[in-house]
Amino acid sequence: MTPPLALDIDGTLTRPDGGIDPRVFDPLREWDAPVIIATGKSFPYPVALCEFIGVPERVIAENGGVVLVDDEATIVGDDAAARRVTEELDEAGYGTGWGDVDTHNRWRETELSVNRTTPLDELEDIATANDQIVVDTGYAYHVKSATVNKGIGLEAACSTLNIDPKSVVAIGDSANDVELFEVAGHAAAVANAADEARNAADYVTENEYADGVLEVLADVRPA
Ligand SMILES: O=C(O)COP(=O)(O)O
Ligand SMILES: [Mg+2]
Repeated sequence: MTPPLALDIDGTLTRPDGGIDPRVFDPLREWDAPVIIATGKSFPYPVALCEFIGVPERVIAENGGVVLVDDEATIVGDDAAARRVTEELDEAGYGTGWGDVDTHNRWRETELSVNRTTPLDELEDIATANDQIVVDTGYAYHVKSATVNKGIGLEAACSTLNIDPKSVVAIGDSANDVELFEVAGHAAAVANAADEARNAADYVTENEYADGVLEVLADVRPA
């Protein structure tokens, strides 16, 4: 049977220099089981990606803070903490580091994304004072509750879809994929993955970025 998929975006479905690798579009559109996009990006991004791939809106966004599956949305993240951290970053003279319009956080409903140019020790002090942790995806620092992650997001998504998380094949690249890998039955880190993701995965692909994804799809697709 074709397994359901849970797919990270940045560093996984992308090319080495960023942007979705268009070669993933057709295999995902034609995948004969649920395709769940699981990302640290804010809610609209994975929804748009589903729309543009041409698959139903099944997303774990904001590192599990928001889950949307087939018109059922679950919000478990804490936007009050994110707002406090934003204010304290402003007071410290940093802001989120994404410019005035800040498209990274503008439509975010729960956690906070901070540009990696921000000094990590100072960000961690602000996060800790607000009972939050900082997770480095290699693309951004995410200030979030320790109890919210892509793993609890996958459990929520699978419950709505009425499928066993152990039937899911997850693919990712970063520290924010560790809990996703723990909950999924089968976890693959792409070859460019950070150590945290490699260590939590069942295996590491031979190929990097979207080539790693295409490798896993070929491996798990029934003959
Ligand atoms: O938003 C990020 O920092 C990384 O996003 P990702 O979880 O899709 O890799
Ligand atoms: Mg990633």
